[in-house]
Amino acid sequence: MSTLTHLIFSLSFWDVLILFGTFFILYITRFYYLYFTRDNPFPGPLPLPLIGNVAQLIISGDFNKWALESQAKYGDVWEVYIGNERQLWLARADLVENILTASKDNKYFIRNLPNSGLDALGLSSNGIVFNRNRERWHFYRKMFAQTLTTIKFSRQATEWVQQAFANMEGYFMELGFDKKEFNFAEWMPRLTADMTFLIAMDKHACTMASLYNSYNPSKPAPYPQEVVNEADKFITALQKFTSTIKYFLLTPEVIRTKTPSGRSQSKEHMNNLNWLHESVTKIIQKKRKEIETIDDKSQLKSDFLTLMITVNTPKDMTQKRGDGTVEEPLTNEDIKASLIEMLSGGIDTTANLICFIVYLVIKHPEVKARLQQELDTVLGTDLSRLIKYEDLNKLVYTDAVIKETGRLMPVTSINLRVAEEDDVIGGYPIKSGQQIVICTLGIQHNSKHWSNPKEFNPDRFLEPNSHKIERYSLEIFGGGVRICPGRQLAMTELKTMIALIFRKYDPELATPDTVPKYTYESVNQCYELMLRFKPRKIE
Ligand code: HEM
Repeated sequence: MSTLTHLIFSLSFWDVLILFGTFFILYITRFYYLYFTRDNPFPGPLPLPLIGNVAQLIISGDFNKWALESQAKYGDVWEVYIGNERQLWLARADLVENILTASKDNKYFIRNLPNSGLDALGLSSNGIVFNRNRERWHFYRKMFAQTLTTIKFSRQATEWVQQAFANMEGYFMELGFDKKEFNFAEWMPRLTADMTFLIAMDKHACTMASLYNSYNPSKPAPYPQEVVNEADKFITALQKFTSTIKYFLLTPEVIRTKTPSGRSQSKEHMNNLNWLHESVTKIIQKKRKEIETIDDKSQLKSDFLTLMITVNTPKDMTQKRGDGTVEEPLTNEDIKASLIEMLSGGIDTTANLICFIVYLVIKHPEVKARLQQELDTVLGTDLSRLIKYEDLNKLVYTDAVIKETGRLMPVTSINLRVAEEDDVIGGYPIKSGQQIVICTLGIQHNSKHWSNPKEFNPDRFLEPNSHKIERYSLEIFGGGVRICPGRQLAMTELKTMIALIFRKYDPELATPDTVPKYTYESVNQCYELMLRFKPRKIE
């Protein structure tokens, strides 16, 4: 037996306790010594060793409230520790200027610190959202934007939103939602999933059909059960992909790869991801074959997938961005990454924002009256007239309602960036590698930029007031080089949905004090909004 082993075995229970106690006290002393002598200290809640401020966040129980309370307590710049990671939170427009500049020299291109989980999922160098490689990101981003800004695509998208909405109206009528209250928030992600599937690949997601069937099993929707089941399986896999990202992003590598529970969870996530990838590849291959059979490109549909497959081929229908950087047709792998991001980025965001819009409009009858007046003027009172993409630009007040809802109740409360070089922000020195949290909610509620910030007032976005809006004070879609590339499509979808709802209906809250219930996941996820969907009486 070695001397060390001998020594260890000779220790009594009390010796071990004292030893651990001493290490513990030394660890804590060192932790707080380093904390109180850190470079560039900012105000913020006192962190605990190992977990940082996570406990305070969990105890507060409401992410948005916690963010706004922190801003009220510490000012527009504060620091938060998530585990050992020090984050700098910014909640004033001038402080995010360097970060959200659209300049190519932007020092804040990267979203988050290096992460082995995202590397394992291949997301650090593929697709758009988490890509850390500028060249690869630029490639995906360019193709994505080129497709989404094609006029033919926007026109087709406007039609598909109406098709999906008409489907939903049919279900509402069958279920008697004009007379009885129902959870609107349960239907919206299904409506946006159905329309996003049509827009993305001219395919029915059937998620509304499957919800309708659960209400009315004796008279199911007119889709074969296997089509509904297959669509359900796909959408479940897609939703699980979002939790896969969260799991891989937040779980330390050692737990993911070395513990039995971590290994089994990782395996389950990877199996789901592989299934999703195989299914998307099959969808792409099938679409390629369909496109081959059509010689005249004017006969092709302009869904996202068709546009991606035909880009840089003789059948290309996209608006060219002639910087000469991508001239080859896209591979299945490239298209797969983009299609999955289109499907996962566009469903929940739009669904949650439309819930908040409908709630705020119902709560403000004067806003509803002006909105309906604009819809009647621009679109006419003949409800059978289809809404055209060109109509949407004329809906100026509707546009202001969307912006004001996005300001007051943003879908994404925060946005992430990392400083790639040393910098100075608002006079504060920032070290390279610093994780920055842009507190969108705090900026959009900051009384330095907005008078009566808690008040819902779409007039802020109309002339002459709109001239006074400060740069970077509105970030519904983020900003700078990484601004949301789906924003134009999102606005097209939202305006069309608002027109479809308020032209024909006068939705009512279930009770006067009904409020939308939501929690902050990766977006503000609305899970309950109880409404009745009454037809509108047009005089
Ligand atoms: C109401 C709807 C939407 C909201 C509120 C929203 C919001 C956002 C925000 C805040 C960002 C971060 C931007 C930044 O870092 O500065 C973002 C990024 C992104 N969004 Fe959206 N979005 C919406 C709809 C969509 C749609 C419909 C799509 C797809 C068609 C989409 C695809 C993306 C992608 C791919 C990114 C990553 C951009 C990058 O890293 O370069 N989003 N979105």
